[in-house]
Amino acid sequence: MNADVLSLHQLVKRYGGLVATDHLDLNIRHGEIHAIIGPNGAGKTTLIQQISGAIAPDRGRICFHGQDITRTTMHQRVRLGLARSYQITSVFPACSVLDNIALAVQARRGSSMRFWKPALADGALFEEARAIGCRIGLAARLDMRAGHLAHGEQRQLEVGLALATSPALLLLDEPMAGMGDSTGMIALLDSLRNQLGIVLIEHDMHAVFQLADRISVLVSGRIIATGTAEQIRSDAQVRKAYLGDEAMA
Ligand SMILES: Nc1ncnc2c1ncn2[C@@H]1O[C@H](COP(=O)(O)OP(=O)(O)OP(=O)(O)O)[C@@H](O)[C@H]1O
Repeated sequence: MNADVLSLHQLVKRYGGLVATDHLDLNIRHGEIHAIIGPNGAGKTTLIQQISGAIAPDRGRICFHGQDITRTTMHQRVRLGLARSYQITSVFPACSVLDNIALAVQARRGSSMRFWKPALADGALFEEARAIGCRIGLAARLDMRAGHLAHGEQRQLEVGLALATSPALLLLDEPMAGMGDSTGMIALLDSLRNQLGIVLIEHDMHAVFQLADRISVLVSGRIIATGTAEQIRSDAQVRKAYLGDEAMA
């Protein structure tokens, strides 16, 4: 069996004269946490948008479980098991944590056009939603309105909504952004290791070095190095191009 859940082949994305993704090759293995780091404007968000299907590459191929998905829609990718958790808060603030997760589970089951009452009557739906709530560390908050959660807990809920789609690969764009204390999110992502692949874009180097099985360094749309935290820390080219000696200490 192919060990890669996702593989990118010679991906190119241009914005006018600017090459935001420059003939990029990348493989993500089953169950690994793979961080993509790089300076502002390196092309991290552009890359994750191409993987999720939000924007189309100009050239190259995206394969998921060996299947070419380059021209499939976002919706089809979610159905295949590719989930994205958004930087922008996407929860219904007036609904409880449990209801938010239950709606996401219901959407996965292909019954998103059914409305509240049938959903509320579905015990299995809520059982699964409850299990996800516990998995994301919000067992004590299930009945709380999502809008009343602390910022970090809302980010955990967003991951839970993505998990509700039963993904084989989860795309996370700065899940620690705006968090004073990222301990809860680090513990959550760590608990998902080996269960599903995670592509993590994150500026918090402490979190990246703690979590990532492998790290790819993106500079000007190109990956200049891929390796373990130790390999990246000691890579002379990476130090020169991006991290600087201080961040690597
Ligand atoms: N819609 C767009 N139109 C034109 N240029 C764009 C567009 N989106 C991104 N860019 C440019 O493409 C390059 C890569 O941007 P991108 O947002 O992917 O970088 P990033 O690594 O995610 O940056 P940051 O860490 O600041 O979020 C930048 O030079 C950016 O200005």
